[in-house]
Amino acid sequence: MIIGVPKEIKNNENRVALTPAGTAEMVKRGHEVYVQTTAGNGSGFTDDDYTTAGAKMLPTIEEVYAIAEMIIKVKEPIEPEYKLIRKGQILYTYFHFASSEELTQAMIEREAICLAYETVELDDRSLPLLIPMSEVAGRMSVQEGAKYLEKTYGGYGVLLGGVPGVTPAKVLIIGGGIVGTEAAKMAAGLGADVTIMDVSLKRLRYLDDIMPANVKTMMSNEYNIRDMIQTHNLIIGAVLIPGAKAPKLITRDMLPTMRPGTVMVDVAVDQGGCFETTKPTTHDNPNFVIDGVIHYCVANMPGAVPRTSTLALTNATLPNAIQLASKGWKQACLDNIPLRKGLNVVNGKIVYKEVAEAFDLPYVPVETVL
Ligand SMILES: NC(=O)C1=CN([C@@H]2O[C@H](COP(=O)(O)OP(=O)(O)OC[C@H]3O[C@@H](n4cnc5c(N)ncnc54)[C@H](O)[C@@H]3O)[C@@H](O)[C@H]2O)C=CC1
Ligand SMILES: CC(=O)C(=O)O
Ligand SMILES: [Mg+2]
Repeated sequence: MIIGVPKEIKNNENRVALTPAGTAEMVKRGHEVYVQTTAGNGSGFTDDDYTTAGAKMLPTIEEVYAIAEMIIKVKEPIEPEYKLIRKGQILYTYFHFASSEELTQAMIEREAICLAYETVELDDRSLPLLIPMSEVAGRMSVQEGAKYLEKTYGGYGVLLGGVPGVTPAKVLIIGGGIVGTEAAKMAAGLGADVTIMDVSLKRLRYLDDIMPANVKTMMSNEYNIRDMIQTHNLIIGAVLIPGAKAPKLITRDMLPTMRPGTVMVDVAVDQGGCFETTKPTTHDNPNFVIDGVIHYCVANMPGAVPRTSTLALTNATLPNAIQLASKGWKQACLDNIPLRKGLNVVNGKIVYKEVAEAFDLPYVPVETVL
């Protein structure tokens, strides 16, 4: 198969979807790999690294899209890329469709085969292609939160761990999955007083068992959230209902009850965000303030640490990419049920129920397109 790897064009997105090592694996199996010039630079890979591994370099994004049967990307296509996508072309990348009707409509119109990393799902309901980036974003959410708690950034002016004689800062994490767990480990390691909320009692029981003593657990419900946000300095939004729009757990009316200088990091922003006041931001301009509450809502947090993130992401995405290239998307998705769950929009039809529901659009079961 002919594989294309474009350079990411989202703001400050320095990850790349295929490494030189991945290129060599593809070429070894007889596939042709075309990489856009400098696509790997932000992650520490030169054009020479790619050509040595067997790739051919193309100078423009237009040429990469024009030649490729399968595009391997990191972030969802954005407006300038829509017109480059061809009918029947495979797009293997993050999409987060439920947060963007515009993107959903564009992919329906282009009649592409959209395989979304974030909905590939194993039998145990884990999301193997989201996990590595959730690990990065969860860990980063605490370092970003700590930074914005500094007075210079408008924060409340507390050090997460406190010091002897001064109590630590309070961190509330809503959602105890991958992002929430990694955030809790980081915040706890810095000495903060941490509470994790989730709706799954089973998950809270597990977290209670494995977390250090400065991490407590609490059932997530509106009453508890309203109570806790009044006293917590850093609030991290980390909920997910796979494929669906995130529920709004902190609403506009709750903000005046919080202390000025409280920091809210909405990691769930890529699924629409779990705070009502969330708006997607970029690494260039990551935060905004409402009622004295600092919001950080960057939808591609891992893009800021591209070396770590590219290696972590491609460790997870490469095996499926090889199957897609070697078998074609239909056979690969017939043979591999977890990968099949990644199909969201195929030949102009929405085949992932939660995406159709998010916009009240027609849904067809994935089996009908295979
Ligand atoms: N902004 C960014 O750069 C990145 C964002 N993400 C996003 O972070 C979000 C979380 O991802 P993961 O941790 O991997 O998901 P996960 O599936 O591992 O965990 C989500 C958790 O939320 C819980 N939950 C669901 N509804 C809840 C509610 N009402 N209250 C409290 N908890 C609730 C679930 O029980 C589950 O434990 C996703 O939207 C993901 O796309 C992930 C990586 C990077
Ligand atoms: C998961 C995701 O949205 C990201 O890594 O940017
Ligand atoms: Mg994202």
